[in-house]
Amino acid sequence: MKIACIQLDVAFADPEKNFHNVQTLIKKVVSEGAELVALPEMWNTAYALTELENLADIEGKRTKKFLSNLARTYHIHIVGGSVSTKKGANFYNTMYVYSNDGELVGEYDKAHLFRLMDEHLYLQAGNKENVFTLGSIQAGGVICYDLRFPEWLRAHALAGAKVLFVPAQWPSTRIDHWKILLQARAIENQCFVIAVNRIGSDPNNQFNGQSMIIAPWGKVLWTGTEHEEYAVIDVDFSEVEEVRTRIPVYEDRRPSLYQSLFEK
Ligand SMILES: O=C(O)CCC(=O)C(=O)O
Repeated sequence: MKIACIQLDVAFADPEKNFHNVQTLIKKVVSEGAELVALPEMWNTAYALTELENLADIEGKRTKKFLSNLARTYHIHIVGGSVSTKKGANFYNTMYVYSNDGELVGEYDKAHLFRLMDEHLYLQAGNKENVFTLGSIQAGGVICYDLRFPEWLRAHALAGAKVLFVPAQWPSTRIDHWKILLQARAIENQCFVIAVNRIGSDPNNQFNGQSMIIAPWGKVLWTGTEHEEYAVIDVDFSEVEEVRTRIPVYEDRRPSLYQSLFEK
C-alpha cells in the first residue's frame, strides 16, 4: 500500500489556511499514487489553546465533512492526524479516520494530556482505544504524548493493530526521544509505525519534522527533513507476519506474570 505522510507547517490559530493547505497537499500526494494519507496533530488550529472557544471544530463537523469528501473523491484512506474539537461543553484533541469509501471508521480523543504544553488545563482526555480497519489492514492510532506510554500502544497491537499511526506536534528540543521511542514501539510491537510530526513554530515551540515510517523489524523506511514536505512510500504489510513468526514475542509474552505487578 502506498502511504503518504504530510509533514505540514501548521499555521497558528488559522483553520482557513490549514484546511486549504491540507487540501492542496492531499491533491499532490494523490497525483503520486497515494492510497493512504496520514496527517499531523492539531492541524486545524495548532496549540492555540486559549482561543479554542472561537476556533475548535464544533462536534468535528467541518473536519468530518472535509475528510470524508476527500476520501471518497480520491478513493484514499485518511488517518486524519488530529484536530481540536468541541464536543458538548468540552474541548478535545481528536483523530478522525476515514476509509476510502468516505466512511468514518475511527474517532479517538487523545488519552494522555501533555502538561508541558498545558493541554490538561484546556482539554479533556479520551477514555477509549482506537483500533480500525482500512481495506484489509487492521490499524491503531494514538496521538503524540501517548507515545510515551508503551502499554497503551501494546494494548492496540494486542487488539490486532499491524500498523500504529502517531500524529504529533513534537518539539525539536526532544526530537531524539521521538525518534528512539518510535523505533522502539515498532520493534517491540513488531508492527509498522507511521508517525507524522509538524514543522515550523508556535509562540512557545519550534518543530523540526523528522516524521518517520518504520518497518516491524525496526528499519527506518523514511525520515522527514525539517521542511514542509510529503513522502509517498510503498509499504508491504506482509512483513508483520514474517517478523512475528521469526521472533514469536506474542506467543512468549507472560501477561499473568506482569499483571500481578501492575496490580500492586
Ligand atoms: O512527549 C513529548 O515530549 C512531546 C509531547 C507533545 O508535544 C504533545 O503531546 O503534544
